[in-house]
Amino acid sequence: MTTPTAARHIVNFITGNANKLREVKAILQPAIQVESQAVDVPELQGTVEEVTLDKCRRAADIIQGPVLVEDTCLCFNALNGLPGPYIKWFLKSIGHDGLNNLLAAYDDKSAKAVCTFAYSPGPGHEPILFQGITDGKIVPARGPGDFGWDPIFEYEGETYAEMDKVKKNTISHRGRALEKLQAWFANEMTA
Ligand SMILES: O=c1nc[nH]c2c1ncn2[C@H]1C[C@H](O)[C@@H](COP(=O)(O)OP(=O)(O)OP(=O)(O)O)O1
Ligand SMILES: [Mg+2]
Repeated sequence: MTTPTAARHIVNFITGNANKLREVKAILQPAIQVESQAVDVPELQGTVEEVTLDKCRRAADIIQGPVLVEDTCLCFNALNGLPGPYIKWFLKSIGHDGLNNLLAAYDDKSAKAVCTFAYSPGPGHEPILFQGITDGKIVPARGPGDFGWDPIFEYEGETYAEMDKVKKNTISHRGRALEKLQAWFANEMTA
């Protein structure tokens, strides 16, 4: 990854989640400078894409300028993709054990972590989406419990929580989505 010598891009990442912000900075900086405003933007119900597009339009209206937002889903394959965009409320209500119990009736414990970023140049502009997906499986919690459902999402034998943070960022849903965003911004800068 080379840092362009010309004007560097700055993004204003609107999120109420400090862990997301830490990962996004670790992945994007220094090539893309990450500023942030901690606003928990109200979220619509719907598909992942609908939720993220609406969140981005609302954030651009609130901030009155360019914004980057992100919505993270945890999709259980046995449940046709649920809890999906509603994972935050499921996690809050039933915790790691409850999420495991949701799959007790199924042999298939596989899940997808899906991260969808939306970038808007400002109010009235249609946001652009960048999505990354990592396949894994739901397991009883292992590892530090400082970030969401990290302890119950296992990828190649390790939970996200057990994994080295640099490694998580290279294989994670968020890292994969940001690879697409980086490529788009790099192209914008040379255009
Ligand atoms: O890599 C992750 N590893 C573990 N857990 C994660 C991850 N990424 C998000 N999460 C959690 C946070 C929240 O419980 C839910 C997503 O909900 P989501 O609305 O996207 O996040 P949020 O409300 O915390 O922050 P924001 O202000 O950006 O909407 O999954
Ligand atoms: Mg949220």
